[in-house]
Amino acid sequence: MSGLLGVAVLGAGHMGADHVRRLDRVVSGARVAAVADPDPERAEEAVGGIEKVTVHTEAEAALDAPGVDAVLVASPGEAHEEALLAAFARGLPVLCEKPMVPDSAGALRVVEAEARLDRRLAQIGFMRRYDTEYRRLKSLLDGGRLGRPLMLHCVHRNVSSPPHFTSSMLVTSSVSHEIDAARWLLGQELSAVTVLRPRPSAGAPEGLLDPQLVLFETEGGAVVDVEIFVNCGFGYEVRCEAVCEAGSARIGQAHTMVVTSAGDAREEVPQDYLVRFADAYDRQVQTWVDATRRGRVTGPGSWDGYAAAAVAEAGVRALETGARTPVELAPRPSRRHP
Ligand SMILES: NC(=O)c1ccc[n+]([C@@H]2O[C@H](COP(=O)([O-])OP(=O)(O)OC[C@H]3O[C@@H](n4cnc5c(N)ncnc54)[C@H](O)[C@@H]3O)[C@@H](O)[C@H]2O)c1
Ligand SMILES: O[C@H]1[C@H](O)[C@@H](O)[C@H](O)[C@@H](O)[C@H]1O
Repeated sequence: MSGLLGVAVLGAGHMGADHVRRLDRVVSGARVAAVADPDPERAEEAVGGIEKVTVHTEAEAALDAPGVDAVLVASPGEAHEEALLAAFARGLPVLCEKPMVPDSAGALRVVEAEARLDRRLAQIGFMRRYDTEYRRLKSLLDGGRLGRPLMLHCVHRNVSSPPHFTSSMLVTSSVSHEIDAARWLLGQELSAVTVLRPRPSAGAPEGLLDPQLVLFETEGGAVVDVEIFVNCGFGYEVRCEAVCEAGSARIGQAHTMVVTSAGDAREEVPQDYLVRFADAYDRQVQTWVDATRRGRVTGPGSWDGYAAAAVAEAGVRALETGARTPVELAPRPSRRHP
């Protein structure tokens, strides 16, 4: 493709508005061609003064708008299946925010629909794969210098959760990042989940089981523990320590300047993901735009989205029952046209 990639952005909320800004001002090779949100004011606000962008209240109208070559889906998870299938029907490449589709049956329908096409079209927004620290950890583990990984200890804290957040969403929305990161870092599927429920924090909304401790077993015998705490009140913290046979490696400790003065050392703590993962979102979207312009998809795909949904679904059952819950993955459909 010689011209700019025209992107339709579906959903103009927190993430969608940030992706519109990124496509317009940060990323090269792309332009925002259309924005859709059922709330037209939100869509207009996200577009701001950007020229030649059409605004729609229906997602499909944005896909059919002039100059649209690709789609970025940033609507709520429940709307993703319809958006992905509509993009596939038009042969449009898609970058879809996580979770790809929150329930595994819907996620599998997306995998199967894509397998019936003549090429890959979907990339899923697991942006940690584009974070510098996660990439360094991945290279270290792949290089084998530390021996086989035995455990991952993960911490995932948000200052506060949005009003619609449920106890299940700690697993399906928040821990979906660790599910994908663990599969990617270890190169193994997750085979069972157990969820422990500590006493809920007084800082959490009434009835929300927050925090939770989620334990995954992998098919290769490693164990991954994730502390998820979405109303910690003090900062956005994401850490991961890999413990291997011949050493350990830790990421997520410090991202900003540390100021030492008068016998005290201080470091700023990011307050949300848009700050902590700013570079990762930029790299993710730039990589997607570059690959899409060459007619390729290189990032995490629909199978990764499905696997994350299936593992998260087992996690929700484990949360509800208190029991260790095996993960069952459907057979991976083969592509009709390789
Ligand atoms: N990668 C990350 O770190 C990250 C961070 C935050 C959110 N997300 C994901 O991004 C998505 C959006 O989250 P958010 O925080 O921006 O939510 P949000 O509620 O702020 O925004 C969602 C927007 O989508 C609109 N919308 C609803 N149905 C729609 C439809 N059918 N078509 C188009 N727009 C529709 C809503 O009106 C709203 O403006 C979710 O899937 C969420 O999990 C990812
Ligand atoms: O949708 C958001 C997003 O995925 C963030 O990266 C995560 O930290 C939050 O817990 C989740 O609610």
